Amino acid sequence: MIEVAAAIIHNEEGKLLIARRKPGKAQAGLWEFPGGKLEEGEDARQCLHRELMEELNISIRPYEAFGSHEHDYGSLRIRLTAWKAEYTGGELRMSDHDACSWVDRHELAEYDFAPADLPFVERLIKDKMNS
Ligand SMILES: Nc1nc2c([nH]c(=O)n2[C@H]2C[C@H](O)[C@@H](COP(=O)(O)OP(=O)(O)OP(=O)(O)O)O2)c(=O)[nH]1
Repeated sequence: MIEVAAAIIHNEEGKLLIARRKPGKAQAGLWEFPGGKLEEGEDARQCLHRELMEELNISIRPYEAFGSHEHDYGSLRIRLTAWKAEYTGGELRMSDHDACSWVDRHELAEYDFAPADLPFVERLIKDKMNS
């Protein structure tokens, strides 16, 4: 089981940051909430600070656990843990993605997400009154 953390990041306008995995990566071409695999000794929040700086050059403040579940990709089984996070600075620069976008919650349905993200996407669309 691989432990993966993902950040549901909002900006001041309440838009959410999503990113598309670039060719060559697992789940290439699919959209995700950015994050990555936990390294030894890290918790999800520490992992998210590191990954968002490494992959997108931004700083965030994870402030609330959103949910966690297991997903079986056949050859790979992951536990995906999502945290809500606030965007706190930095200019977006992509290294592991080939597209990214700030979107309203109701627009999430228009993007093709990695299968493990779908329960989060559904909840975010339903709970659109909560930030
Ligand atoms: N980061 C992230 N990964 C996700 C999400 N949904 C999902 O199925 N995954 C999968 C894709 C990968 O199999 C795994 C995370 O790997 P990764 O490639 O993002 O992690 P990493 O940067 O630490 O790893 P690496 O490329 O350096 O090996 O979890 C998601 O929303 N965010």
